[in-house]
Amino acid sequence: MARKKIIAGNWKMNMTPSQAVALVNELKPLVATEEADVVFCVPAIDIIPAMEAAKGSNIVIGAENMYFEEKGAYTGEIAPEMLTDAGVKYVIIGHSERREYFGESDEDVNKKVLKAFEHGITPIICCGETLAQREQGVTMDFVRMQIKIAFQNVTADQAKTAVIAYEPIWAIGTGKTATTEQAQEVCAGIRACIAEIYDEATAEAIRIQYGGSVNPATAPELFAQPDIDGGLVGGASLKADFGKIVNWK
Ligand SMILES: O=C[C@H](O)COP(=O)(O)O
Repeated sequence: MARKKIIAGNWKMNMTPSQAVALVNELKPLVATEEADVVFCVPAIDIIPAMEAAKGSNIVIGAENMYFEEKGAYTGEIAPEMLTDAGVKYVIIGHSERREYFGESDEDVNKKVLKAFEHGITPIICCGETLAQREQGVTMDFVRMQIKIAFQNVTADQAKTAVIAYEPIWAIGTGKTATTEQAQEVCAGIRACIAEIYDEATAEAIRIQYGGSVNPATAPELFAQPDIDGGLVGGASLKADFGKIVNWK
């Protein structure tokens, strides 16, 4: 069975609430498609206005982060129920920027993934190597470790619905897209890792995105690869380019 593509924008720390509404209104007609699920992962304060603006379109609003506790004294954090109550269906977990700047560990990522599933939110689970790791030839070892820890205690039925985003850190925001071969190779390796943890059916069902300087020129070849089921797009998701990426064919 063919997997439906999923193309998600990650706005990162950009767009005020009023800018968010304007951007959703601008992109709405450009991202209309039935070929792919289109998700805008936006800053927490933009979720509700972006969702209002997206009404009647195919855009699904997601979050960029979530905490793994239910509620309580965790100043500045966002609880899973805050997201579900607002209608959020997807949440990015373990982006390399969260890992690097906010000290998120693989164990934190696993706790967040479990919590997201508990609340019926689909996690977009990020993984990816540094330039040093690629040069040392340990890319797949490193990514496999990230995946194996992220999926601890996740059931096969849950895993089937998850999204994994492979984002080589050296390609994020640098304008340096991984080559199609590099991206396909790691995404295939991730699928093989899921097959080892679970089974072939789970590996066939799970959707794996590539992220890292995706743009309208690189998207068509990347998305044509057998193991790349879409993209997680940063910079280019903040402009009309996103419409071209979503309609890559
Ligand atoms: O989550 C998105 C990635 O970090 C990619 O960002 P970028 O497209 O700006 O390189």
